[in-house]
Amino acid sequence: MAEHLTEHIVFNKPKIELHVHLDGAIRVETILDVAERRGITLPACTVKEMTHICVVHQPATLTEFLGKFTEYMHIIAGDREAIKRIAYEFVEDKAKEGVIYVEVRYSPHFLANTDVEPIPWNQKEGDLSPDEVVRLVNQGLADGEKAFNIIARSILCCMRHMPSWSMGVVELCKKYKKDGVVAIDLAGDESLNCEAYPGHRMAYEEAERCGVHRTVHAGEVGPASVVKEAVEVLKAERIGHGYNTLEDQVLYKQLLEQNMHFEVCPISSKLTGACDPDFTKHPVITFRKDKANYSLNTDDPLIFNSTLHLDYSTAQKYMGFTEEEFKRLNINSANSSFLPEKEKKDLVNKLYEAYGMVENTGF
Ligand SMILES: O=c1[nH]cnc2c1ncn2[C@H]1C[C@H](O)[C@@H](CO)O1
Repeated sequence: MAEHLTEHIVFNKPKIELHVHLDGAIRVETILDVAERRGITLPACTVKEMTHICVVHQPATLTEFLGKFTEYMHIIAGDREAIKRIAYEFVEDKAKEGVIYVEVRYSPHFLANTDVEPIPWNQKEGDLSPDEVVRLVNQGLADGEKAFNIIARSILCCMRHMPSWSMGVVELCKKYKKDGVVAIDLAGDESLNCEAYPGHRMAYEEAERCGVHRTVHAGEVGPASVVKEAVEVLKAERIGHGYNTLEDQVLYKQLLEQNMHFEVCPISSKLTGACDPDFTKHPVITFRKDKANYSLNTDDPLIFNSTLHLDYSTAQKYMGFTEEEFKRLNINSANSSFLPEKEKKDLVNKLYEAYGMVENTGF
């Protein structure tokens, strides 16, 4: 996209990222490598050609955007080495962007080829279960943490169109709570299935009962009622995107009072058609003016051909964001992370120190 050419680093300080999909953040080189090793033919053989295939170039719809995953997920899914590798490389890429704490999300079922019904991406049945996928990602993230000196935690996604997977997802969240899995999410096509099915509701009830943190994609392209349901029924503690909350001012004011965290993804919101392509009209400008609690995130940097720097420079260039606001939103992000309290406090203090601020004299 054009902005890429003028991208520069506008906030070269430690950052927090809370909303990024592992399977939307894979290196194109890795897709090509793995395809070659596995003997899978791709419609492209250079990074440039493959990038062109994977990327959304013009504002599209969420449904069209989600279709991009079918271009490459069959390459990575079902392959132990590839799954560990994408997790490790993800941590390296985030460290290079100056991220010191990241929560990365994915659907374990989408990367498996057994114990999952239906088996995704037209794979043949194999022997890689969603449970083992989580262990492999955990291993890749842990190796990356050691190598690149950042903290990486994970969030497991339920998918809107697959309520039958959701109880399995929450069980994995419980099982791997001590192993870096910090929360459950509900992702997928909100424009097709906006009401949470019983399968999702039961999984979120179980999550709440067991102290598993909860975030939900809501109000990205769906109406404010999806956000309301996420908060009131699914007991979401954070909202993925949440732009359309602004359509219901009563709800919005209530969420401002509750200090609800919105995981905002500027570049994503343009290319999925969630928001007006004119960034000067973006909902995060209202969030900022109202001193709402939100983060800035990439969402799916592979498919948007973007970096976290691009989201920040876009916020600065078109939305009037300042260095002070970048600091404020990162401190809010750290405070809204799903880390245990003590670790969260340490993270917040790290930011205060890096930003040359004394705690509590801030905003
Ligand atoms: O922006 C998004 N909205 C809804 N679902 C999404 C978005 N980005 C990625 N996903 C889906 C596709 C991925 O395969 C899945 C798990 O990461 O989550």
